[in-house]
Amino acid sequence: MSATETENEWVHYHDGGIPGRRRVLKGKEANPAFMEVPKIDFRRIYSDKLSDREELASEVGAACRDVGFFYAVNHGVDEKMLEDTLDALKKYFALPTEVKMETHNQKTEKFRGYEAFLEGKLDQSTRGDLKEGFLMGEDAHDPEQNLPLPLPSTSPRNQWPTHPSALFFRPAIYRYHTAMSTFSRLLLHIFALALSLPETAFDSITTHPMTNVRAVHYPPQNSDADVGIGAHTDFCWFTLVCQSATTLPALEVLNGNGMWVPVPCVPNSFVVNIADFLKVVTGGSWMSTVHRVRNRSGEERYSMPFFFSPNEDARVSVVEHLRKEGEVYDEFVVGEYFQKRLEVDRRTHLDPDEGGKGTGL
Ligand SMILES: O=C(O)CCC(=O)C(=O)O
Ligand SMILES: [Fe+2]
Repeated sequence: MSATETENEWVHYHDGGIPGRRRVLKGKEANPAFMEVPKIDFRRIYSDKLSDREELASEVGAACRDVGFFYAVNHGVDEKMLEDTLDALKKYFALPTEVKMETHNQKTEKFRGYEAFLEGKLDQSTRGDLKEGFLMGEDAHDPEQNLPLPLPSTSPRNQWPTHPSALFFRPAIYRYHTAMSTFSRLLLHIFALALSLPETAFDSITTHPMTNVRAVHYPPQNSDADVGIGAHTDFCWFTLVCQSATTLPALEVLNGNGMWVPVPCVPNSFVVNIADFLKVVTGGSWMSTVHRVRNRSGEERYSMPFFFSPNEDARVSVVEHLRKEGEVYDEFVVGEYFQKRLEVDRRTHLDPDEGGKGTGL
């Protein structure tokens, strides 16, 4: 058995930006629930044969319905580039605090830039998330993204370090961002097939998607009272996580019985998870699963989640054939949904009694 049972009767988390809880079910009370995250061979994503891609999609669809998480093994993204990016994270987070604080995320509307230790706090029972991070995202002002500037031009969203010792970081993050954006578009074709839609169903709403890379450093935690990132669901469409290897798994996902299932680093793989927005668009048939990070390995851990959502101005609703008869479904604008979620986070940031602070993207 690969899962560890929680000691408490209730597990607390953030779902949809709102505090939620789940009772731990044991023995006869327990329901059938996943005990590990499935590994799916992604070589078929590059196949010319539609039947190969459909076969992959049917495995992906099952994982999205039953677990909300899966490993994309043999993803085909340049391994050396991924290693180099993780090395760039190590080098960046080892810089003096003053250099990192130049881009403190509190200086921007969208929390882009550096997040210091304990500033995020998704779990109120802790002293804060034992992590530091750096967030960047879609921004037409960064020439690397090759996007037309919005008219009238809004101000830049990203902040990048300007100290000479930190200049290596921006190109390293952009190499990763570009590769992950390309992979995500292919993955969207598989998701479309998995939802019995034409492969290109989401292409027109993802011409200039909302994307974020969060580079994160989790130091080893000495106390079980600490958490690297408190239990939460993500609020984009889906997330890809590339993580450094540690002797003890640090990422954990919550199954239906309130048990934490470990998600160790598997070579040549990304961890993929469905987030709140795709759960909404699939009428709840795909799961946005609660997860957290605890780094009890005694080693430094680095990860770089890549968050993907459609175009900010796209209008979306629940996929037609997944609608229930008699229900009314609103169409909503992607950027507005995102902003609403950010506002929930901003409110909780200002009022810790509401359950947390920081962005659980
Ligand atoms: O570091 C990880 O493995 C996951 C981080 C995470 O869940 C997040 O940033 O939303
Ligand atoms: Fe997450």
